[in-house]
Amino acid sequence: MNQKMSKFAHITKVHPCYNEKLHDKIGRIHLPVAPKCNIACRFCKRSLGDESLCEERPGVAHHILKPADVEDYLNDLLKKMDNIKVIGIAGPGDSLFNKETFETLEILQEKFPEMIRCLSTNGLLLPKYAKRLADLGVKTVTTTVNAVDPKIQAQICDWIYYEGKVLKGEEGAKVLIENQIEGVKKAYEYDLAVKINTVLIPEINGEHIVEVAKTFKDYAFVQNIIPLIPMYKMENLRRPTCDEISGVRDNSEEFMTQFRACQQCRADAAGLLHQKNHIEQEKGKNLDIYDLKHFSH
Ligand SMILES: C[S@@+](CC[C@H](N)C(=O)[O-])C[C@H]1O[C@@H](n2cnc3c(N)ncnc32)[C@H](O)[C@@H]1O
Ligand code: SF4
Ligand code: SF4
Repeated sequence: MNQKMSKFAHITKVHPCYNEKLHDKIGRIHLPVAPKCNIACRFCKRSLGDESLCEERPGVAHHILKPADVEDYLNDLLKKMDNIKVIGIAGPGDSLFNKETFETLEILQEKFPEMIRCLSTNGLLLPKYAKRLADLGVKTVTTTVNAVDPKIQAQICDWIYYEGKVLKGEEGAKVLIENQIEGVKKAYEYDLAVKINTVLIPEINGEHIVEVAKTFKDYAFVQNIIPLIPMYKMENLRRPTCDEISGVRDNSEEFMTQFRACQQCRADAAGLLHQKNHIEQEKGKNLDIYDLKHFSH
């Protein structure tokens, strides 16, 4: 086991998104407390309310949960699910751009200290908040990095909002990439286990993703290359084929361990990574009713 692996062995033993062997044994709950985002990815369409109910993808949640409701919400779910070990914040916007994320983490630290706290971010604010996350007992941070070349990143994200200014195109892309690199290094120094999410968009970053793996190989624990779900300003692009996904993962694996079991979960997902079916079977009725009940407040 190399140094990086042993540093995070305590996490990989229990986190289903850092260890594929656990994905059907240990569950996670995403708390949809963070609606706003500070960058504009061309593939990202966030949806809330009833229109989200039939969608199984990132960026959707039936309701935004208020931090004040988190404790009751979790107590209720934890009574029904005995396999949960991870509580995460995965948007539906950017976790670090919403003060509710930090309020929620404080509640988790005080009321649910035994749960692994996890969040996902585009990384723009990670240099600023890495220490605060470590102080709040967060153990795992997913950072989405789709390119490390501003020319490529500018084709994926239209603008960023940073320190009071909107920075467009390559100018914004450069700042985003610099902050992602600095933020992931800081997170590593504060003992946070980082997973790099990378959206595979065949025509844009297919050949380039291996550079992302190379750039982060000493600081991130695992990379999760996920296929583009063509939508919003990328609705006319195609989804990568299975062979393309495997090929890009195989190339990147030379530099970073690959996670291959991602379900591209909703921002309000709860249970095992495949839990939707389990709940349907257990309850004998469809999950939407379950969602409505638990996401209403
Ligand atoms: C909705 S984001 C929320 C967390 C944070 N803002 C981020 O970008 O990491 C969660 C994940 O969903 C991915 N995602 C969003 N829309 C997608 C799409 N259309 N196809 C594939 N992945 C997508 C993002 O790239 C990110 O890795
Ligand atoms: S950073 Fe995350 S939430 Fe924001 S636009 Fe990109 S994918 Fe969507
Ligand atoms: S989206 Fe992927 S990495 Fe995140 S909880 Fe679901 S399976 Fe795990």
